[in-house]
Amino acid sequence: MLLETEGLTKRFGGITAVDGVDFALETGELCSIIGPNGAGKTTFFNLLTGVLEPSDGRIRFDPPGEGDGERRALAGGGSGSTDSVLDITAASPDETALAGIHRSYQITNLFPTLSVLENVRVAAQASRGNDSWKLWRNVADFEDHYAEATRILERIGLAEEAETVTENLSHGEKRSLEIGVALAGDPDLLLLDEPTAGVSSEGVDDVVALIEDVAADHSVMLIEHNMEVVMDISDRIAVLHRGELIADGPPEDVRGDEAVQEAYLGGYGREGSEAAGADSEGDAADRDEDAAADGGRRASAGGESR
Ligand SMILES: Nc1ncnc2c1ncn2[C@@H]1O[C@H](COP(=O)(O)OP(=O)(O)OP(=O)(O)O)[C@@H](O)[C@H]1O
Repeated sequence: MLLETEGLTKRFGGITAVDGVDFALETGELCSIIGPNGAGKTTFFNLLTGVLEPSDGRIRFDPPGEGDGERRALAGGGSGSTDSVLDITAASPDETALAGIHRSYQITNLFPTLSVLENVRVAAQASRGNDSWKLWRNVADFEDHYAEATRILERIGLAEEAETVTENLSHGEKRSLEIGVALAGDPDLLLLDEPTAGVSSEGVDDVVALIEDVAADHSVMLIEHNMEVVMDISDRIAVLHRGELIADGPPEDVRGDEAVQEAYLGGYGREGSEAAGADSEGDAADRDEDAAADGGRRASAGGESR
């Protein structure tokens, strides 16, 4: 077990956005979180990364690797921890990042006027703990971060754009760079919040290929509305509906689950039926590169809207 939640709950006034979720992720899994708009997916990610504090329940994280003592200490792994397992229920975003959980955001979260390389280098520097912020310049560290950033740009297919000012990238390239920035934190668990949102159909293929590549050596949780993508690349799918986990299993089981069909898929993947609830190729092709994340993506998922 890499990550586990027990009775995880978040209430906003009268709304229970995440409602008693028991969830576990094994190391190496790629698990997609799906559900209608407002189901609680982003809130779930916000709880796992310390952006929000739960109203109830617990979150435990057990990063692999024996050499993570410093990381654990930095992450404040003392309180409530047993053995190597960290209790990150009340951890801050910095602490969850130091523990090894990194994320990309639904809305681009890059420094637009910095170069592509600088965005990744700064993230690599920031993730190495307090030493990175010493007042004297450590040339060796700088070179390490630079080399690391260069390696990551190669991996995400943006090496040729290293010196490009980030705001000049295409929308799809920005989404890939977001994943690169998250990788610079050397994560054990990567949370990706709608990485294909607003990306053109050709761009989607590149982002999906990158997710698959990254998932080969990381554990990944993915919020995604494009059902073609979800069914294709997930080891497992967890379905949230009104904050509750209504299904959790391999894609073929989830696709056939009556409650999931009712709440979200609206006929998607049923034998003899067209993709009523999911993105079809045609819809995806119609999307403009810079379409605001909303339009096409929201239309791609069945179920209710807010
Ligand atoms: N900070 C907040 N304050 C009040 N209510 C919130 C807050 N954040 C989320 N909510 C509410 O919690 C519920 C779950 O929202 P959340 O954004 O987690 O859903 P989601 O599944 O990620 O939706 P989407 O697919 O549209 O991104 C919604 O009813 C939302 O309005």
